[in-house]
Amino acid sequence: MEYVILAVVIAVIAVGAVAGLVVSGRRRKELPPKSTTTIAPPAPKAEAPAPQAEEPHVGDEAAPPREAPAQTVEEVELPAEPVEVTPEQVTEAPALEVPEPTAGRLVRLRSRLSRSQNALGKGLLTLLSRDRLDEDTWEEIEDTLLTADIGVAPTQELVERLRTRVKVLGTRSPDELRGLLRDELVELIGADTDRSLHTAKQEDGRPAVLLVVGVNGVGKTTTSGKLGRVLVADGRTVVLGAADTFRAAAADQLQTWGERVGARTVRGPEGGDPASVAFDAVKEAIAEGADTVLIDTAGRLHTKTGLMDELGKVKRVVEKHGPVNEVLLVLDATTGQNGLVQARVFAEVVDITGIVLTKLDGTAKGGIVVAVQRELGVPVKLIGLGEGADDLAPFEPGAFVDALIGD
Ligand SMILES: Nc1nc2c(ncn2[C@@H]2O[C@H](COP(=O)(O)OP(=O)(O)OP(=O)(O)O)[C@@H](O)[C@H]2O)c(=O)[nH]1
Repeated sequence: MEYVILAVVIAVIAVGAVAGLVVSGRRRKELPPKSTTTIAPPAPKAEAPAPQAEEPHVGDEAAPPREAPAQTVEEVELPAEPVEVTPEQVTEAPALEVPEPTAGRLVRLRSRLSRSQNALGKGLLTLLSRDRLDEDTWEEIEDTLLTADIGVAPTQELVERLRTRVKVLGTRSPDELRGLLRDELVELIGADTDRSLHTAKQEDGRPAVLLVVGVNGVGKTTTSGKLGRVLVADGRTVVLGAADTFRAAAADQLQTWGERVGARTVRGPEGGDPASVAFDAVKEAIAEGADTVLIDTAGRLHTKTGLMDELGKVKRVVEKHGPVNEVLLVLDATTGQNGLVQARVFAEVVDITGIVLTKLDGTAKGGIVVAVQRELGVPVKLIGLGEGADDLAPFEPGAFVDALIGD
């Protein structure tokens, strides 16, 4: 009997222990998985409803452990605040810029010029103010002019005329000397030369066509963009032609310039035929009734024949629509004599009607204005005086010389 009682007690204890184990196991399963993550980024909104997770069944394995290391609060990136976009914002075009008027730009920008140039003006005036204007002094005057890249023949002419006038005048007050020097420099640059740009619609209603040519890196695309602004400032409607298909970014650059002032850019595929882009630009400008079409060309100077082929073709193809009104050669003033060599090559390929001298803000060799005009027999029509959008000015000899020697 004692054995029976003992067996019953052992059985009751065993049943109790098994029941306790089962309950605690269930409780453990109900606890959330242990993790240090306290903030989780919200799941992105899915378009289709997420499939329903299946109810766990008794005996199912617990979820496998996460492989990604747990993140702390600092590591978890909070979702960005949602930005509300109104329908007006979506359709609103960027505000157009109003370029500065072109008249008087050179006067406004003269400090850029005198900053780098007035060594020339000051140097000359100091020399001319010496008590005795002997041979050595005149030689020094000549050297100063040559250093500014005016060129040998124009320098000799200028010195000769100055010598004669100083001799005739007799007295030499600083004001008189300054006046003489100003007159002679303006005369040398060409006070009466026609520097106007032909940008108005032609008599038959077709747009004026301007080709911008020059070696890569001289500031050709920038100049085309700035010139587009000059034309818009002068009240023209403008179409830009991105015929520099050689450098991929050039067309984007030009388009950005155009968009800022509301001028459309006609472009072609990268590496495409520049002549075909130029042709399309003129065609579209005619269709739109634009006043002016401005074509930025690629000017690779690998070989003269290559350049001749490319530019010659662009010009010929464009002329199927009618005559080209301006061919503007862009030259970098900081390259000095090298610019003259380029000018010579381009002049042999196309009939240049005007020169744009860029980067005059970064050189003391402003005399290149004189040299390049002499070389080509073509006037400087515009000068670049900085990287700003309106830092391209119509060239005026009087204001230019005043900036050189101070007034
Ligand atoms: N300081 C100064 N920089 C200028 C002037 N004009 C152009 N630049 C700069 O010259 C650099 C070259 O200009 P781009 O217009 O790209 O030259 P590009 O001749 O078109 O060159 P490609 O497109 O390669 O043919 C740019 O950094 C311009 O901002 C200027 O008058 N003054």
